[in-house]
Amino acid sequence: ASASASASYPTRLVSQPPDLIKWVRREGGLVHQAVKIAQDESRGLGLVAAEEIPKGSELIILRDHMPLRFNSTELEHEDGLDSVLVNLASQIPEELWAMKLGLKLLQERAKVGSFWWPYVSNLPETYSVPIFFPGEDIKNLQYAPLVHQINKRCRFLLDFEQEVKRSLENLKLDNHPFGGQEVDSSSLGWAMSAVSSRAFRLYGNKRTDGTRIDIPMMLPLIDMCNHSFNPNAQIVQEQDTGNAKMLVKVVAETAIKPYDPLLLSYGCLNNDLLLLDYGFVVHSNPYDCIELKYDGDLLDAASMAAGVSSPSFSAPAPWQQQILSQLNLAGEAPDLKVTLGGPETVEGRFLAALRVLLASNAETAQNCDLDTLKCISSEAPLGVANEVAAFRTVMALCVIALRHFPTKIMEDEALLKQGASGSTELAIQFRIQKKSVIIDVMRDLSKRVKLLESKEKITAEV
Ligand SMILES: C[S@@+](CC[C@H](N)C(=O)[O-])C[C@H]1O[C@@H](n2cnc3c(N)ncnc32)[C@H](O)[C@@H]1O
Repeated sequence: ASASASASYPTRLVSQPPDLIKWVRREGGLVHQAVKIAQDESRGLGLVAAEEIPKGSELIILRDHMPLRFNSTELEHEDGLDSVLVNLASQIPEELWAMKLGLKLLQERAKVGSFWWPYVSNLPETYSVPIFFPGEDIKNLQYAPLVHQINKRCRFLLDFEQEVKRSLENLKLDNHPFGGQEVDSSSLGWAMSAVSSRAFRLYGNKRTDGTRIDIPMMLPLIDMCNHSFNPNAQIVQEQDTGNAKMLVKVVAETAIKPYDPLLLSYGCLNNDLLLLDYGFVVHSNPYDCIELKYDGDLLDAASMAAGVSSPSFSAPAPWQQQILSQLNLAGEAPDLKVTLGGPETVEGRFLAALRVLLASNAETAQNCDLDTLKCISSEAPLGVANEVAAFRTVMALCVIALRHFPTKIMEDEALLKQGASGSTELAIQFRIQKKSVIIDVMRDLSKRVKLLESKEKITAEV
């Protein structure tokens, strides 16, 4: 279930980089004697256990000065060199936070004698994220929401390149944040991908009220751990009792056998985010889902195809409209993006809307609380016929969504067998997974419909 695909063996920034484990130890950190860096079949480099490691063991400890972070408040008080960086960072939208830390990474990459050079030089030289895909392979993804995100990032990089060039022109070498090196959209893309695929969001400094600020950091050596949804290691943050500074640790969550890889969970991420930020997709990813637009006409068509007579999606009654507004599917600034798949199977808001719009009895629907309506495991809250109609409508919608893909899974698999490489393979794997999500939703709902119908038959017979 955890099989995944990514470009396998990226070379590192320099061919013989310094020993990262030695560097961590020299800087006062800890690396368990059994932890080694090794090539991991399809995941690039990774950490492995050279011998049995008991559960609870500390595998890596980094001291406070070792993570690479973008600390603008510290930088602002420094010299003009960093004020250029702070100014550039302020122009990066929050959602592209990886670019902000990426600027700091580019600075360290260019700096002669950088403290982080042993770390930076061990980074991959290339990344398999889709901003680097040829146009043909972006099309090969066959999935508009992801293509939209990729285009947004590419457009940002091209615009930001101009912004960076403008701020650097006429700067003296002493004030140049990148040591006089040229920075273009491809080096910016390298830095953004290095960060998005390796940074972890951890607690940073404390606010005045004592709460901690959540900030992204690059964690040398720890970021050699590959991902699994069933990890055997975990990151914990602790205060160093000696000087009250933060320690970042990796601890074994289970007993680890010799030759097992050390795996962390990067989070409950769908394949869109895994591909966009990390450059890989996970097969049968339990968090993968497909995004649809809530659209009354389309839903009418789907429910009629499912055998529902005169559905009211495109012309809801005022009481239905009111519930749609509560679900933020109508009103002034509605969020019309709904998802199928993932742990919920049908997004709660969407399921509630289907149940309400297909309800025959206004009073029952209005008296049912929203949480019950949103939950797939609340048993037919508006009656069996309503539940079956809602599920059948989603199944018909799934058929429509599947037809939108230009190829079928069998054709995709045949293409993979012929031997697609690199980005083409990733794009095909991605779209196979999206179609599989839809098929899994249909299977799940079809089982639920059968169960409901059989229960109703039994009740009728009794
Ligand atoms: C934090 S780094 C881990 C170390 C990395 N493998 C390296 O060679 O430096 C994250 C990257 O490792 C690869 N990776 C991690 N987990 C993976 C997985 N489950 N399947 C495929 N690739 C994975 C991806 O290229 C991802 O961008």
